[in-house]
Amino acid sequence: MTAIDVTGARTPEAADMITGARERIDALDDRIIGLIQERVAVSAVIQEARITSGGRRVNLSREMDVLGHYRQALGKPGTALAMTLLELCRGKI
Ligand SMILES: O=C(O)C(=O)C[C@]1(C(=O)O)C=C[C@@H](O)C=C1
Repeated sequence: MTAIDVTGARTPEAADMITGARERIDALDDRIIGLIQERVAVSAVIQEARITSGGRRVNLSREMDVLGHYRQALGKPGTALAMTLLELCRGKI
């Protein structure tokens, strides 16, 4: 397949531009995934400390703050993103 086929562009110039931008997106996605893995690890430390102290894994009032933070920054889809992040960090509830 040519670059034009793979990108869906109709000119070589547009295909080159899209190929370069996709490389940047792939690099950004790698960084985002790394940050998510870091968030999962930090969240696990918090949950472990709370459970060891006799508390519960989940803290709903804090989760409301996290959801509000993402919604404020990203709008309604931000809430869905935050819910997915919370599920990654503490499992399904
Ligand atoms: O901040 C906490 O108390 C956490 O446990 C972290 C975290 C999170 O990943 O943001 C995870 C589980 C809790 O229900 C609330 C928030």
